[in-house]
This record gives sequence, C-alpha cells and structure tokens, in this order.
Amino acid sequence: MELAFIVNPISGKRLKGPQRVDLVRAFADSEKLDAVVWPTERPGHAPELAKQALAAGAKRIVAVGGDGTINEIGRVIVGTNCEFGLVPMGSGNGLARHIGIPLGFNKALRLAASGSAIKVDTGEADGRPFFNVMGIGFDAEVGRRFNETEGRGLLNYMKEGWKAFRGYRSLNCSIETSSGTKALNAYIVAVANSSQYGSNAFIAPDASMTDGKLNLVAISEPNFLSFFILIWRMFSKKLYYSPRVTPICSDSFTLSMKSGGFFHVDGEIFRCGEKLTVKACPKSLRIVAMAC
Ligand SMILES: Nc1ncnc2c1ncn2[C@@H]1O[C@H](COP(=O)(O)OP(=O)(O)OP(=O)(O)O)[C@@H](O)[C@H]1O
Repeated sequence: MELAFIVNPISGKRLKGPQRVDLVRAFADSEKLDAVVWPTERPGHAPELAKQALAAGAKRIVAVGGDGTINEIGRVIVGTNCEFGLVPMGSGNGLARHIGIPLGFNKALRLAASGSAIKVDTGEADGRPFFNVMGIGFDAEVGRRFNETEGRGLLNYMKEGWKAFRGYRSLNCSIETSSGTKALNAYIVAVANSSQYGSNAFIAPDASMTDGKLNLVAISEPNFLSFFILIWRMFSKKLYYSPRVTPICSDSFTLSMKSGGFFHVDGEIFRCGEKLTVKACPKSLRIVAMAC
C-alpha cells in the first residue's frame, strides 16, 4: 500500500458524512491509486489508523479533515520517513492555508496524492507535538469553549471569543529563552509554527516552517476597543504593530506561571503545571506543500 487517506467525516462544514468518504474512494479508484481510504469513527481514532497505515508500509498518509485531525495524524508521522498530505476540510484550516494547499476538495486531493513533500519544522509543548499553533491564557480558554460547542467556523469561534473576553483576566508569566528571561502580564501567549490560527487570522505573520524556530506572540490585556483593533490587526497581518504585542522568535521557550492551567495544541486542550516547555523540532515532518 502506497497511500492511506484518513478521512474525518464530521470536520468543517462542507461535504460532511459518508459522501466525503465516498468522494475520496471515487478519486482513489479513478486515479488507480494503490490506496486505502479509512473513515474515522470517533475522536482519537485517527492516530490508531495512522499507526495501522505506518505498520502496513504506507509511504504517504493523507489527512482529510481540520487542524485537529491533522494533529492526530501528524503526531504519529512526525519523525518518520512517511510523507504527510493534507486535504483541508476543517473550519479554519490554518496549517493548510500557511503551506499553500488549495481549499477546493478536488484540487487538494490531487495535490495530496501526487505533490512533492518537503521537510518542515514542527513544535512540541510539554512533549505534545503541534504543527500549527499552541497557546495558553485566553487562547486556550476560547479553544476550550469552542470545542464544547456544536457550531464550527470563524463566526462561532469569534462568538466564543467574545463570551470568554468578558470574564477572562490576564496571567503573570515569565518566558525564558536562550537569550534571557522576560516577565509579562499576558492575556494570550501563543507559540506559532505556522503564521495563522486559520481563516486568515494571522497570529505570527512572519512565521516560517523551515527556519528551525518558533514564534512566540504575547498579547497584553486589551480593553473593549483594543480587543476589536487586535482582531482587525490579525486579519490584516499587522498584529506586530500593536503596542500590546510582544513577539519573540526562538528555538525553545520555558513558560513559568504562578499556577497550572490549560494549554492548547492545534486547538486541543490539555492541563499543564506551573512550567511549560515549548520547543521547535527542526525539519521533523515531510509534508506536501506549495509554500512554507
Ligand atoms: N467520526 C467522528 N465522530 C466524532 N468526532 C470525530 C470523528 N472523527 C474524528 N473526530 C474528532 O473530530 C474533532 C474535530 O476535527 P477537526 O479539528 O479536524 O475539525 P474542525 O474542528 O471542524 O476543524 P478545525 O480544527 O480546522 O477548526 C477531532 O478532535 C477528532 O478527534
């Protein structure tokens, strides 16, 4: 078996359910690919299927889903020789957008099956691989709320963001890198491997996935007006112009907080203690990409 398509039938909004799986099967048949097409049946199923595909000798595994599905499969592939293809079917598709994958289903399928792969960096937070963005503070709080709602998409994400904004207070943390330690009172601390959360909301507009580094972006507590200005700056790639934003580029970060809390990796929420180590893993993933 050359190729394995792992299809999350419930992610995003387009072509949901069995028809998504059928379309991938029809594509694999029409192109006469030496491929299997496996749908995921529950959360946590994609990593099991990815392990199965690796054990069966797949040379390329294609994730058909959103950033959560990409993370579930990517964390099995990272550090191996197996190539990774993406067919973006999520609500934000941050990683796919960063690496120039077409959002159209057929174009993306074609590229994922036959495009060439390049080696890119990945990140690790508390030992958990991430490919797009990880974060603590407000960032993790919005992710936690978003995961608990049925609704998907940018509008629902912003709705949850607004609800969280009304009750959230910043956290004191210190950020240690090889060039020193910085104490901050931050509302959001995000560490980005790619440039955007998804839906063209750029948290680290200058991020590169081949520089061996990650981009930490700390944002101090906004008021009502600056909350909306920050959002506008994100969508216009101008976040770093804000006086509330501190960007730091490094190959590793140790974040120390007064108490433990939550962090997210690519939108998946986990608990952390008072210290959280985030590091870059240079050139650790072979991914089909048009840009990086
Ligand atoms: N058959 C299934 N039923 C329910 N949940 C599933 C199934 N297969 C996968 N999942 C879970 O669906 C979750 C959401 O998937 P994913 O993140 O890819 O989509 P999304 O949230 O719509 O997109 P994005 O991450 O871009 O916002 C994942 O955490 C995954 O574990």
